[in-house]
Order: sequence, then C-alpha cells, then structure tokens
Amino acid sequence: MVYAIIVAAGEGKRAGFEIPKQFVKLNNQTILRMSSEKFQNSKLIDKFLVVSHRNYVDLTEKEVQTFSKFENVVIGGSSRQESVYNALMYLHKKVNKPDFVCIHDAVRPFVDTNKIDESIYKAKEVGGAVLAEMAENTISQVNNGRIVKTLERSQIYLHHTPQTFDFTKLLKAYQKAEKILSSFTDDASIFIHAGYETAVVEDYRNNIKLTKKQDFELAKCIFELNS
Ligand SMILES: Nc1ccn([C@@H]2O[C@H](COP(=O)(O)OP(=O)(O)OP(=O)(O)O)[C@@H](O)[C@H]2O)c(=O)n1
Ligand SMILES: C[C@](O)(CO)[C@H](O)COP(=O)(O)O
Repeated sequence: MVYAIIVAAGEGKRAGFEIPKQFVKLNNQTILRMSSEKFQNSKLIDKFLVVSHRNYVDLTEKEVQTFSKFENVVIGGSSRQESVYNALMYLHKKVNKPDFVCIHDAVRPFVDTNKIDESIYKAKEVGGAVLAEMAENTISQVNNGRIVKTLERSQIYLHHTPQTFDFTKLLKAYQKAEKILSSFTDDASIFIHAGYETAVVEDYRNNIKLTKKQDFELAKCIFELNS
C-alpha cells in the first residue's frame, strides 16, 4: 500500500500573505487542493494524509474532504521535518501500515501525476526516490561572498517533491535523526543520513515550490501555459 503525505502545516512567512500560502487561490482553487488532486488522480496512490497547522485544521479539511483517497488530517510540527515525522508516527500506529510513503510539499501544485508514479516505481526498485531537476546553470560553492569552488553541474540536482520511500526504512531514518531533524531540509537527506540508497527521477522544471510572493506571479504564468 502507498500513502501520500501532503505537508501543509507551514505558516508561509516568506510569502507574506494574510493566510498561509497553501490556501491562496489560483483560478479559484487553493494551492492545497491543486496539489491534493494530483495524488487523488495517481493510479499508484492508495490513500493520502494532509499535515495541517493546528490553527487551520477546519480549513484544511474543507479543501480536501471531497477526495475519496483522503484519510485524515495530522497536526504538524514546528518544522517541515517535524510535520513529516508526525505523519509517520500516525501511520506507525496503524494496524495496516503502508509499504511506501510519498511525501509532497502542498505548495508544489504543478507536480505531474505521471512523475508521482515514476517516483513510486523507482522507490520500489531502489528504496528511495526523489523527483529532481538537473542543474542547468553553473554552480559554485561560496563562502563569505567568495567562490570556493565551481561544482560539476552534471552531478548537481535540485531536489523537488514528492520524495518516495520504503516506509519502514524512512521511519527508522527519522528515529535515528530525531534529535537533529533541524539539520536537514528534506526527507531524502534524512534517508541518506541513515545509509539508505536513494535515486533521482528527472523532473520537470515547472514543479516549482511557491515560497515567496513573486513565485505566485510565475505560478499564474505556468497555470495559463497548462490551461
Ligand atoms: N512546520 C512546517 C513547515 C512547513 N511545512 C510544509 O512544508 C512545505 C514546504 O515548506 P515551506 O515552503 O518552507 O513553507 P512554509 O514553512 O510555510 O514557509 P515559510 O518558511 O516561509 O514560513 C509547505 O507545503 C509547508 O506547508 C509543514 O508542513 N510544516
Ligand atoms: C523539501 C524541499 O522542497 C526539497 O527541495 C525543500 O527542502 C523544502 O524547503 P523549505 O525551506 O522547507 O521550503
């Protein structure tokens, strides 16, 4: 069984809207609903959870309750990784635990459903799989404003989501890292820290994370292009 975990418990501080950015609407649909619909439409996702900020549970539920694969809202934590951990612990308490979990940022509404499925196929083969975009710009490591070294860009990938993992292994990885979760910014880095193999699945550039206000201007263009 494959569960999606859609993390939507952030406050959207960098975006600066009056409400958390996952509830901002694009063409009359919230970002959260747009993202959730992609997992509802995936042929390999059996059920999904949405991780919500404790102050927005009702609004979160209202956005996703019509989806047949939606199971429950889980209360988030103080960081994205804490939120993921809360969802993993919810699943750990179930009698019928999932085999794989597919973790997605609610604020990446343009994810392609076929790419979701590709990440699941690859995770079933390798153990973990991350949708990622190969760097097309020259990349450098910088310290105090000075270039330390230029990196081989064919070996540099920008991590997107979803990131899909063997559930038992990911839970163990989170348990191993639970005192240092703030050292990580995504699930793959926690999985790799535990020594597990992780593959990349080439993703489309338009699977952007809506982080700042200007990303919503770009989102309007992507939405128009996709329409
Ligand atoms: N404690 C948190 C923090 C973030 N997220 C989710 O993780 C995803 C990526 O996080 P980010 O873009 O950083 O969202 P925010 O934390 O809301 O943004 P900010 O840091 O600007 O407040 C988002 O879907 C966000 O809702 C979460 O579930 N729980
Ligand atoms: C998980 C992620 O989207 C992969 O690129 C990214 O690390 C999330 O970072 P954020 O600061 O929590 O938005």
